[in-house]
Amino acid sequence: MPDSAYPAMIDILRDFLDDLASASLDETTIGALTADLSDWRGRLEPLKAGEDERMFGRVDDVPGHGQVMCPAFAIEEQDATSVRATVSFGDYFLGGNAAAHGGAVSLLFDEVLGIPANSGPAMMARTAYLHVNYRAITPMNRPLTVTATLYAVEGRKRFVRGELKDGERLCADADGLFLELLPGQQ
Ligand SMILES: CCCCCCCCCCCCCC(=O)SCCNC(=O)CCNC(=O)[C@H](O)C(C)(C)COP(=O)(O)OP(=O)(O)OC[C@H]1O[C@@H](n2cnc3c(N)ncnc32)[C@H](O)[C@@H]1OP(=O)(O)O
Repeated sequence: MPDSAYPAMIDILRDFLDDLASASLDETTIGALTADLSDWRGRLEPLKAGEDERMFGRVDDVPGHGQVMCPAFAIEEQDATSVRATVSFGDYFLGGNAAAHGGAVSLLFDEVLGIPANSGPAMMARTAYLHVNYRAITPMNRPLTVTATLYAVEGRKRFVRGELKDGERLCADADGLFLELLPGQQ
């Protein structure tokens, strides 16, 4: 796996999506971009691979595991039951009125709460529910702090809470139930 080149490519892809989302496009640029993207579709299509051979979202030690679906977060601190990370919502994740899209905030929580829910040697746990409260606008393009803590384990159930903060201001919080998968369960 070309692990040195892939993260840089994903960084550029993130920047590209932010630039695209924040641009006012003229017809010439749209035409050129469509041609370039069509060319890349043709080059990538023959490389289609099964889940296990893909890199997107499956590269360890890279913010967001090397995908662009969720805002990239950088883990600052982590132990067996908690994690604290820094995240910034680029223009690609704009909802409206200078606030991050609520779906992107939920996606971030699913990823970050999934970390303490999946720490340890037990079977992988999958989200059964994720309740998100939007307490205040989540601002764009500035470093925010996201935390998650595993606060209870009952059999296969792992309960995790999380917060997204802009300094001391609470933007959103979340409560998730993750269920440890049974052997053979997908
Ligand atoms: C790439 C490397 C990654 C490494 C780092 C990791 C970080 C990334 C992590 C990313 C993370 C991303 C994560 C994602 O995005 S995961 C993707 C989103 N989630 C799913 O697709 C899950 C779909 N659902 C299922 O597969 C099943 O429903 C599961 C497996 C969850 C449970 O079906 P199963 O048949 O196994 O269990 P059960 O139905 O017998 O229930 C068992 C118990 O649980 C209780 N219950 C069930 N549901 C609910 C509910 N909604 N509220 C309250 N309670 C609920 C139920 O009452 C019962 O309780 P009790 O009667 O026993 O007391």
